[in-house]
Amino acid sequence: MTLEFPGSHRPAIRDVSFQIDRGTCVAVIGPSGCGKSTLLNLAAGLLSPTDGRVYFGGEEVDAVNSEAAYVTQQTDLLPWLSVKANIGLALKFRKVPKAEREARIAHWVDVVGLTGFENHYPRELSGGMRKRCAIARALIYDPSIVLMDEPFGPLDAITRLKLQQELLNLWQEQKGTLVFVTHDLNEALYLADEVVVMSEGPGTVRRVLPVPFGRPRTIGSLIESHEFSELYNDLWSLFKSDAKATDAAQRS
Ligand SMILES: Nc1ncnc2c1ncn2[C@@H]1O[C@H](COP(=O)(O)OP(=O)(O)OP(=O)(O)O)[C@@H](O)[C@H]1O
Repeated sequence: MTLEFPGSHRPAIRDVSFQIDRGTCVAVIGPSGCGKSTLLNLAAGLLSPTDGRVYFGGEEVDAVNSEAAYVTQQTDLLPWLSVKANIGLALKFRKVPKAEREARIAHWVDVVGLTGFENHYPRELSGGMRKRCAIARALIYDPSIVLMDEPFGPLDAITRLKLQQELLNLWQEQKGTLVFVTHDLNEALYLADEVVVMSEGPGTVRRVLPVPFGRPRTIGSLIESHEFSELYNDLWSLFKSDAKATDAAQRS
């Protein structure tokens, strides 16, 4: 499929075609502006392709995809709602009875380590806590697919590693379908079953790289393995060649 924004002189993504199997975890990586968020917006049904189609479970996505939970870059917690109200929002919309709602919220508050902060407001949380709250809010209603745009983008290295491991554990328990965008090659390899590597904009798919590490995974032991550094180098060389091609095109 191809998508060109109105008034733009070139497509944001061009002839992109790939399939994601149910129950897999897929990372999308590529240079800034290559169309990664656009891909998530297409999967969420917030954008429509100019040419081609998006399918979800065999059905064409032609409106907001209510099966998909979307954790955007901005986190988008509602500032006037407490942590527990933010986390329970989707259950309220779905008219889940209050007692069940409360029980599920308590479970998720515990899972993402926000016990004691249930009645706090987003402005009273750290960046990492806000991300955890957004992740709980996305996962609480058992969505068929979770889309995450740079889930840990602005966080410091330690919090990031911790949350990556937490997300890995959660996903290993839930076995849902997870698609996330990242700039971080390590993050892609820690978490994903497949890495979709996009080229410089207009974005096309350069390669879909399988990640052969078994599960359950722990980040610590992955980093130390020889296979990990080999795969990291493969991924890095794809980026290096893309950067060289761009430099050459800009010079000519
Ligand atoms: N609403 C919009 N209107 C016009 N152009 C847009 C719009 N949204 C994105 N674009 C353009 O589409 C291209 C892809 O944008 P997108 O945000 O998908 O890239 P990205 O790979 O997610 O970037 P980053 O890694 O920097 O977040 C960019 O050239 C961007 O300027």
